[in-house]
Amino acid sequence: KQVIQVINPNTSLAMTETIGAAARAVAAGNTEILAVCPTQGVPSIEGHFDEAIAAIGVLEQIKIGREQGVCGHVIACFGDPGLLAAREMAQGPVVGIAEAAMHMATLVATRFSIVTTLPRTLIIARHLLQQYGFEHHCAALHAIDLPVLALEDGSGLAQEKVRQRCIQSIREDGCGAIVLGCGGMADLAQSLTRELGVPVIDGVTAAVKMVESLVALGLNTSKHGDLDYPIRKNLSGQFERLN
Ligand SMILES: O=C(O)C[C@H]1NC(=O)NC1=O
Repeated sequence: KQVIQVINPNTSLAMTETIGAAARAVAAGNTEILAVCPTQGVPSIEGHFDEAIAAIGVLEQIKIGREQGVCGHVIACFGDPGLLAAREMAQGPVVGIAEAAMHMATLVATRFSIVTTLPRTLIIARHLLQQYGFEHHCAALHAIDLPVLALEDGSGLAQEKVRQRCIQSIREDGCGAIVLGCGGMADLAQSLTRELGVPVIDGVTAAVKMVESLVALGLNTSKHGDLDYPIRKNLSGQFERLN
């Protein structure tokens, strides 16, 4: 069996469960999913400050996963926090859920819209569109204006707001697909795709299949150039465990 480490960069155990279950639902028969989150950090990631904190936890988990011999890693937060730093540390492929969902969307539609949680995190998605070269593929970005952990409060309110936003986006944006902009929405994609008749794409499941593909093709993270392992230094204090 090959093991794919799926890292929820926030410390919410409920969301880690949601993410792990979605990943397991699509994993190949020979793939085992190891769903983890940092032991310390931020309970939800809703801005640049949260992303900076979460990135350290991602790197710690990458190190642990590598020591455990996982074949690849998924960063299951829509900001892809710490992605390039994680790629320096990792031997296997590292795929962020935003880039995975965006890539998949471009394969089934000429334009996609993004539906995420808080309006203030839209800028993070915009920056990723620029970084990954998908600006011209994105028709619109929307936020349901609820916090990330509203997805885990059991009320179903956030899920219904995502559904309504998707319906409106399909009607108004001229997009052919929707990208769900939060790891906590991973369990909504398949039912929304069926109900709306339009590809609604979740990055957790997309990233799991992309890591499986990369592994099957024998493609590890390139160590030629800027994603080579980090230059060895004496990391001190709280960073000692990253040595
Ligand atoms: O930016 C967001 O809304 C979603 C992002 N935050 C988080 O804690 N997990 C995520 O996927």
